[in-house]
Amino acid sequence: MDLTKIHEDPIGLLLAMIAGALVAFFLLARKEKRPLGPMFTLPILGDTVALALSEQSRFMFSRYKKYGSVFRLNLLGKHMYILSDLEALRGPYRDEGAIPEVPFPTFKLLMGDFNVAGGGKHIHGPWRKASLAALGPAGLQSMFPPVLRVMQSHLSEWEAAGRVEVFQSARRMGLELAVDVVADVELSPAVDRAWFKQQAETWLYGMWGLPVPLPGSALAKALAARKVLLRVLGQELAADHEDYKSRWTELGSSGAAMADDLVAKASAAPGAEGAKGLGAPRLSHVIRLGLFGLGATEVEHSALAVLHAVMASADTTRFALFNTWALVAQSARVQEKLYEEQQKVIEEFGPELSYKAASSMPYMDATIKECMRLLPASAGGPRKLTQDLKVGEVVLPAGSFVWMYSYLLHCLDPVLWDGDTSVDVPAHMDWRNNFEGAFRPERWLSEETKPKYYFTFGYGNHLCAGINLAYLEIRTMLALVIRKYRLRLQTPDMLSRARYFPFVEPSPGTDTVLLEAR
Ligand code: HEM
Repeated sequence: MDLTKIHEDPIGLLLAMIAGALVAFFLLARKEKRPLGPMFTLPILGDTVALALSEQSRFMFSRYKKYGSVFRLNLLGKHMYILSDLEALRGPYRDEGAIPEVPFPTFKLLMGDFNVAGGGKHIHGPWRKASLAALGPAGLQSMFPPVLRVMQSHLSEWEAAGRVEVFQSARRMGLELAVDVVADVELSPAVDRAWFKQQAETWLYGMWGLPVPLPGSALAKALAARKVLLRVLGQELAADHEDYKSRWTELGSSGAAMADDLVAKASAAPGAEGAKGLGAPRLSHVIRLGLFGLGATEVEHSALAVLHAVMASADTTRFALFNTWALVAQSARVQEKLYEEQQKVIEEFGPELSYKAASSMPYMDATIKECMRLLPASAGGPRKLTQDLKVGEVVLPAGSFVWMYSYLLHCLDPVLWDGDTSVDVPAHMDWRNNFEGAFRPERWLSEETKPKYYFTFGYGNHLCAGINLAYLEIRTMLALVIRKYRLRLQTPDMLSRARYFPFVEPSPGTDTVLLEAR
């Protein structure tokens, strides 16, 4: 076997890992006492393979049944404690005795070693305040026209083909929304925008490869793309960076003062459709604030802030778009109800889809939440304990990682789950065997039936700042399509054949959605 080419040979790599694992097993097996999970898992792969092959809800629920409300997994080479005891989780997710940290080395290699979310109140506080301003109603209103443009251009392509390869389309849409709307990247004519997006896509894709930058691997390509992107952005942003930095210095290098300044200046400027006093700060300026707060004030850091904005929004949005399509395309019933609602919206607001119209669709909102409950676009973010955490009889030591895993919590929803542990997965999460019963947007429309656990966008102090933008994007896409078409999966069991970790990925050739004109 040629070891220099092992990254091109997944079977060889797997065999090498198994060999390594067996050696490790004999060395470690006798030392290990009974942990809160299987005694032994393969290095790097750990429980990752099992999780990828099973649905995440099913897998997590089976471990919950076996080990209870705290159990350990080895994900991508890291030990993680999956916790479902909400009382115990409350502290860590409010930054008490824990900080947000992504433990996967790939993430740090691609994003840089800057933990703004875990930087403490004085850094995270102003950054979050300004982020919420950028992504609040004024920001959303000004982002709506470019969101609509992106969606309409995709719809035109789909209409011409009469079908959508929805997994690939969602990937392109997520990237375009991230670059053109969220990070709002301005490039001079000397830089080819399509080339820039291609580089950004290569960089993003590295996140999902093996965490070893072997030559030719996804990670090695991503690191090369990162270098190029930072160089180009550094040149493009040079003047803007100098202005920002001198204002930062004038304000005494204070994150709080800079956040107030960004918000005040933006709210005095004209906002969407020229409305005075409705402006919102630019998200890339806001994200930059976090890095400046950590002392990263060079032009390359301003460039990196743009990449951070892309990372926060591209793949998350992509998975949300795909998962929503996948579920809605399976339900003629939900599509009819969405269509009826669109007829009412057109009656009230006219045929053009406006921001106001897009904000007046309760059944659509319920549908999106239901999709994100049943098939979350994110499992949530882990926390690193800075002090011991007691969970029932178990004490998790400082330094451990704990994770409030959305899929599992959604299984255990006190409104929807009757406590039955004899099943493989609770009925309200079982889209495979109980689609009609599990996928019910209506449950969000009444206080009695409304789910209590909904953690796709996180929880506590770091709840997703972009949640309303994500909803707006999905709403816009669905409204445009549902008004004109019925959707049908060409491969009805696309989801059953998919891979599930780290995200839902259909088998090649199964992701076609057919558009049938109304
Ligand atoms: C459907 C799409 C999205 C999903 C599922 C999602 C999910 C999440 C989750 C789970 C967190 C919490 C992470 C943690 O607790 O460690 C988070 C945080 C965050 N998200 Fe999103 N996100 C989405 C879209 C977006 C978009 C479009 C933006 C726009 C920039 C965004 C910006 C952020 C920011 C800034 C934070 C950090 C908040 C903080 O630490 O205070 N997200 N997101």
